[in-house]
Amino acid sequence: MTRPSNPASSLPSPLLRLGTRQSPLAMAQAHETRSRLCAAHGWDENAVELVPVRASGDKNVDVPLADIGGKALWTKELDAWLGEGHIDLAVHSMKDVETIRPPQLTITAILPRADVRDVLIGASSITGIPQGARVGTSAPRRAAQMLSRRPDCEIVMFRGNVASRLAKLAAGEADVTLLAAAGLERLGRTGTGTPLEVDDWLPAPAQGAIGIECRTDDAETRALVAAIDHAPSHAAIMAERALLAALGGNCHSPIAVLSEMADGRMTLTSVLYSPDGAERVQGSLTFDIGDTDAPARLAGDLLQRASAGITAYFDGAPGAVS
Ligand SMILES: NCc1[nH]cc(CCC(=O)O)c1CC(=O)O
Repeated sequence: MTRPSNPASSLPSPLLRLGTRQSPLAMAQAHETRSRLCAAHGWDENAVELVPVRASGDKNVDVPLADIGGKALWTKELDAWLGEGHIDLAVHSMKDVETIRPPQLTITAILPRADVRDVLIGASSITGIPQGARVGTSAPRRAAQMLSRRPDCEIVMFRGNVASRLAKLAAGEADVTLLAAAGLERLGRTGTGTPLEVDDWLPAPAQGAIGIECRTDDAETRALVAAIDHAPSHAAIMAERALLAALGGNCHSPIAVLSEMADGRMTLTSVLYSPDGAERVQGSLTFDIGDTDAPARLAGDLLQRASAGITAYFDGAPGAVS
């Protein structure tokens, strides 16, 4: 086995230190990233050391994410470890990564995107959910989507990792819940629940995508990590994130979006909601891959047509609460 030397590290082995959160889902994503890196470069697995970093978002699971500091809770510690050189790369669920990143860090690779769909657990369809059922979720998007379709339902707080949410459901704390198919798949729970088709129920921005971040000035690691980038997934994730950024969306913002490719062109389809699901605005735009202004044009169109009950939750809108 030949390994390029790593002058950044005093140790000859491992070659790269991969930082990850400690949840079972994050660890599964870290293992997938390590496997892909080692396969791409012909390394054995010892070349990449997994470094679990405890995220503050994992410490307090009883209050909504938006109330305790938002998505930064998932990335703050990893950002610091990466910025300070304790790790060489950080692996993220791109859905949990804020649109504004520290300039000294660069999203270097996006792995092939997994199943983008949400899965409904506890009922076989949205219309099949019993009248007045309790829906366990803390995601503003999932709550708004459900209330938009089923205003009779009651939303109950459901944070925690995938296994603990399934345990809460099994314990009767809610009648149904929604989880990402990608997360269930990565945890070996394929077959749990009913996937909701995207023409009926759009996912969150960047759902199902694993991203790898490096220090911007670490050209050597960036080149190694770039080898496992999946260009179509990368383009899709960047378009969805660009839309979210142009909307001024954050973790309070009920937004669903999906990017799809057909005939060499990209289509972004998005729905914005008021938190109670009573108001919604939908739009879609088809554009050439190189047209990096297109997501902002769609954002402008959506915000212009959105009611005040929606725009209050998007900082890109005039009069938004922030
Ligand atoms: N917010 C938690 C989170 N972040 C990423 C995933 C799933 C995996 C993914 O979408 O990449 C999940 C769990 C869920 O929403 O069910």
